[in-house]
Amino acid sequence: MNRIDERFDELRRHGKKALIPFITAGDPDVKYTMDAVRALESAGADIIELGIPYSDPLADGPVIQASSQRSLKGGMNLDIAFDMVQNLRVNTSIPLVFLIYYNCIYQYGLEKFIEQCGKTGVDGAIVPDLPYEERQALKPLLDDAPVYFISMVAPTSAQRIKEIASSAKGFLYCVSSLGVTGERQAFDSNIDAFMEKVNLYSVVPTALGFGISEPQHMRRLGYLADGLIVGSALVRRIEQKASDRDIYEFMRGLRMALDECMEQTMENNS
Ligand SMILES: O=P(O)(O)OC[C@@H](O)[C@@H](O)c1c[nH]c2ccccc12
Repeated sequence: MNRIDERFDELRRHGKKALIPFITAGDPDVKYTMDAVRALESAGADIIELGIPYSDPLADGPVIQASSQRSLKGGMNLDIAFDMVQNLRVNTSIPLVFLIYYNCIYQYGLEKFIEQCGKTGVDGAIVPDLPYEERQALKPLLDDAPVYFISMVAPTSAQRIKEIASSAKGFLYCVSSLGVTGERQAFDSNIDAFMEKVNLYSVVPTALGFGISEPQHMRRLGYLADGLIVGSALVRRIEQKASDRDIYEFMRGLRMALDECMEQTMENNS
């Protein structure tokens, strides 16, 4: 069984939601990332997204773009990222998901990429520039892979939501709002209706991302999905040279807000 499925099963049994932080692998270096993964895990993260830096990251806002640049400058590449995962796997079984642009996979070779994910312990891959339609051509390879290729839906996906959601694996990445990644103050009120639709059709747990950055957002959005994703808010702290302790504290604050919001929902329902 994939570690992602195991984790969501466990969360469901405990009535909890997944907290999914994103960091760029190798920003500013591999050692920092490895320490950050441990800090995030001990603060209560459930799944960790590791960004593979790319020179032309079209879906990324300025904060994550800058972090990609720092990581590339440090010499990060896919081989080093796989080595890093192999080293992390010596003492953690937290689900790890790569956020990777298709061009990087293409250059590396899709079959080799899948094989290395299986060997080193990468449980999922989010490929923001691989549209659902194009994935169909790769289906035979992706379907048998030990690594889940995570599907994404956005409020614009309208008629496609049903199709995408009903064939997803691991979890379904729900994009809260259009545009690029980055911290936000407020969320569109349509988000409730969007998530209602997604939850209706999804055969796997849903995770909501884009703009989520504060404890208050955990409370506002926690009940809409099975998990929440936080990227730029964390990456900005890393840019400001956050210590392990800072990373731990920030994640802990989000964890507590998310758990509180679930306890309240459960009390209201009982
Ligand atoms: O940074 P935000 O707004 O918190 O959004 C999450 C996001 O960073 C992460 O999942 C991500 C990083 N790069 C991406 C590219 C496309 C989709 C998603 C991502």
